[in-house]
Amino acid sequence: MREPVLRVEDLRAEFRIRAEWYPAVDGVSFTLDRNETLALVGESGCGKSVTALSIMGLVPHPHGRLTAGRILLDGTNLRTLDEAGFEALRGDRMAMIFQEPMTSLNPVMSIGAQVAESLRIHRGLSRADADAKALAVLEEVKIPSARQRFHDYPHQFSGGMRQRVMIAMALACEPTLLLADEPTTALDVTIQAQVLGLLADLKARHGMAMLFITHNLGVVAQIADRVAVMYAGQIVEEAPVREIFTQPAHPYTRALFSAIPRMDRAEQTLAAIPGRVPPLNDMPKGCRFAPRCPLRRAGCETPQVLAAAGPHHLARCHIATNTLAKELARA
Ligand SMILES: Nc1ncnc2c1ncn2[C@@H]1O[C@H](COP(=O)(O)OP(=O)(O)OP(=O)(O)O)[C@@H](O)[C@H]1O
Repeated sequence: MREPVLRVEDLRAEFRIRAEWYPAVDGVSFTLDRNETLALVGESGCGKSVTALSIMGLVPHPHGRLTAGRILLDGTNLRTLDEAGFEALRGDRMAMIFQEPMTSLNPVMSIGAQVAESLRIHRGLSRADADAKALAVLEEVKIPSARQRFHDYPHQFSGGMRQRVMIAMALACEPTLLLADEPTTALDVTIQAQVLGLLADLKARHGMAMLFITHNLGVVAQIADRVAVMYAGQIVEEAPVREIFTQPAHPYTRALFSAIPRMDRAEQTLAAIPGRVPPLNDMPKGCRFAPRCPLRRAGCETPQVLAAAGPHHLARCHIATNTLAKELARA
């Protein structure tokens, strides 16, 4: 069998709160194949962004650190890299896009020069060749009149167009892995749909693997092949996208996905669940969702493991994965 593009095994990322270290990502494992999109969903503070930042080597020092696990990108264990090693990979074999494009764009550099810069650094292209390729990439992400606008600055573009420029920068060197952290959240629904369509198209054309963090169920439905649901630093469920919508196994997923369907799917966000995500320094000893779980019962006071809830389906809940699954389905 072919090795996946990305294999994350038992990842643990911690932050220091006063003198103590606490895990924000605690034993996270998943794989991503070529031309596959895994959506990472969950409430705010569950560890989605820290998972992506860990892969990119961007967990902030000195109060953040990785303490366990392996992150294999095309077989290279990223945990063995120093900062120079990460700098060589970022923007080349892996790239990340964010909700706010200005976090990636330089306000005092023309958009053409920014896209070309990455090609000169990572591909060693001459200025002329880099400019030509940069223009082709800006056209590929459908910047209208890209040639005329090549020397324009980011502030001269709309939010949606800036997002496209950021995508162009991320994709210039044709990375095998794209990490996307809520890249369409700030856009209006029509522009969001266009950017998602563009990302899906580019992914298929370049065979990229994509990790897509979102709060939006419409976005999940539109872009994901598989979905991993995070809660309190752990993956609590993972399944093909269809099964997450039709047969969610974990009570947390069931609660999150219980928003009433609306005509305008792009507006659907995760449902609000009573109670709060536990803070890093006060995690429940057993199932981390138990204090908020309507189905809590004997057995929930012990730590839960990810177990099969179907052929390609994992859930971290003894109720969902044992003989009571049928009862859960009826609840
Ligand atoms: N730089 C940091 N210093 C200390 N704690 C942090 C830092 N970054 C994240 N955390 C903590 O790590 C946990 C996971 O945060 P993370 O940003 O990954 O959540 P998230 O699921 O991406 O949330 P959101 O959807 O709001 O982006 C949270 O408890 C958060 O407070």
